Amino acid sequence: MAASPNPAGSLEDRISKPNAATDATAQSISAWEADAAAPAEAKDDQSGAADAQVDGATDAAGGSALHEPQYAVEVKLSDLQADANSPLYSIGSFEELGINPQILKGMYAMNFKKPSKIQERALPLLLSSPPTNMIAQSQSGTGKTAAFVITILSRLDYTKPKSPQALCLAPSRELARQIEGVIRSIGQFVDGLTIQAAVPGAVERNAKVESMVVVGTPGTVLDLIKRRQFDTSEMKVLCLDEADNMLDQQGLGEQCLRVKNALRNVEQILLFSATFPDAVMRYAQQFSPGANEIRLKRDELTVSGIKQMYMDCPSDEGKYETLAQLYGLMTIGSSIIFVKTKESASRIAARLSQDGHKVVAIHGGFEGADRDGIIEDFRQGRAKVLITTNVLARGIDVQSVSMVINYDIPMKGASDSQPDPETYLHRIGRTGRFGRVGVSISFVFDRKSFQALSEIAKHYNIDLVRLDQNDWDKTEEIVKNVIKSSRAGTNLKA
Ligand SMILES: Nc1ncnc2c1ncn2[C@@H]1O[C@H](COP(=O)(O)OP(=O)(O)OP(=O)(O)O)[C@@H](O)[C@H]1O
Repeated sequence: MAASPNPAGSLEDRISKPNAATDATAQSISAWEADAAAPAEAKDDQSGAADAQVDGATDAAGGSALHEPQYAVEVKLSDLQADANSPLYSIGSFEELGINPQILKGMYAMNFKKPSKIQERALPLLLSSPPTNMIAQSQSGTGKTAAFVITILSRLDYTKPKSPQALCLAPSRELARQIEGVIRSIGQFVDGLTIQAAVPGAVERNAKVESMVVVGTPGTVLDLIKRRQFDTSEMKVLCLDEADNMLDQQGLGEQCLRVKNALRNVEQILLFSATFPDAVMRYAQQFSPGANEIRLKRDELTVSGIKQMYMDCPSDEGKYETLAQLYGLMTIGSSIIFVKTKESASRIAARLSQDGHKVVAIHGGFEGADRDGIIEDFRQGRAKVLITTNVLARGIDVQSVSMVINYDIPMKGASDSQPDPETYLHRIGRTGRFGRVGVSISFVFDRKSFQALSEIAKHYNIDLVRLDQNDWDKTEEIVKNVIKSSRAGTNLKA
């Protein structure tokens, strides 16, 4: 790959007064490479799961390994689950958690051998009697879904197959459908289980919702309740996945509250997310009163298997050129490109296609049925590069995703004035799932984008590796080394 000149000079040159986090990021390639060169045992608490994958062959610390980071070709899940610093760590087994044998059978069929930390900590509290509310936080890709799905399946009265008894809400139709799939998989040996989705277009007008478990998006569920298609009188469990987003977002929060108020007999309210900013947490505690809480500190939130990098692009337009140059690396595994608006998602997808690259796009402007088809193509590997907006930033679990690109740095607040660290974390969390490794590359091009990314790095106390626009060979090598081990990670060995 040819070197790309950066006529405007590096971003540091163009920013007169970089802040402290900027300085840290500028130096961090060597810091990261040194980390890759160190023996796994010597690493600090933050190193966790993925660093255990660093190849022992790099024990010539400080030698050529600095320039040639190497990775083990095989990720051993059992090693990760035995590492007390890993979010996948557990001491016990699923059997010891008192899970019903039919549910256990489904989990073993999914090749779940041992619980992750959140599963081991949350399940005894979730399954105890009488039912108690729960607010649970755990890093992206660490198995929160199974924790609430096992709870839901354990609470149902199987003599009432037509009575809706558990409702799970998610912020997007894709995530709701995904959760529905996980319930079907974990519940595949549970006799009499009935499940249905309540996303736009899934329930015909005038048809009744008559399944024990309902998974949906808040607007559709509220409509169904209002139109008396959905009887909630027997509803016992309410679960909000991506709860901080659901309770915080304008519109969604109001809808969730109205759904909750319609569930007169609910016994257990479960709120799950990788992030719970303080302001939302206070509201969450009112929404789920008296809840047991499992929380993380801010510097525990990032997953060490995700190698976080950034590229200093010459201009806003120059981001496209950089993206096109990265295309070859994107298709080694699967990749997701996050952009700010629906329009730019469509525009960039069209331009990449015109330039001969195969990409698909999903955003809120597409019809539901089209969205279902595209995400399925992406899950099955028929499409390897997906361009999307924040609509898919959360929850989507596609294990082959080895690269996430933040084409636009996530921003929030009136007129996008503030960096959005939570959305950043969820976006990059689409890779590095359950002990796998992956790469995130964030594009910056001006003072605002650079400072926003620097603030996000500071927020999580992380270093970002700078990839050099002017040295594509090196960039390619660094990224390939991670992705190669990520591909091995798609065949996790227990
Ligand atoms: N105990 C387990 N053993 C092996 N794999 C597991 C286990 N629990 C969950 N998984 C797998 O890990 C992946 C990530 O799980 P899940 O989607 O529940 O993550 P999450 O914590 O909800 O992440 P996010 O915050 O991004 O939504 C899934 O592919 C799931 O099948």
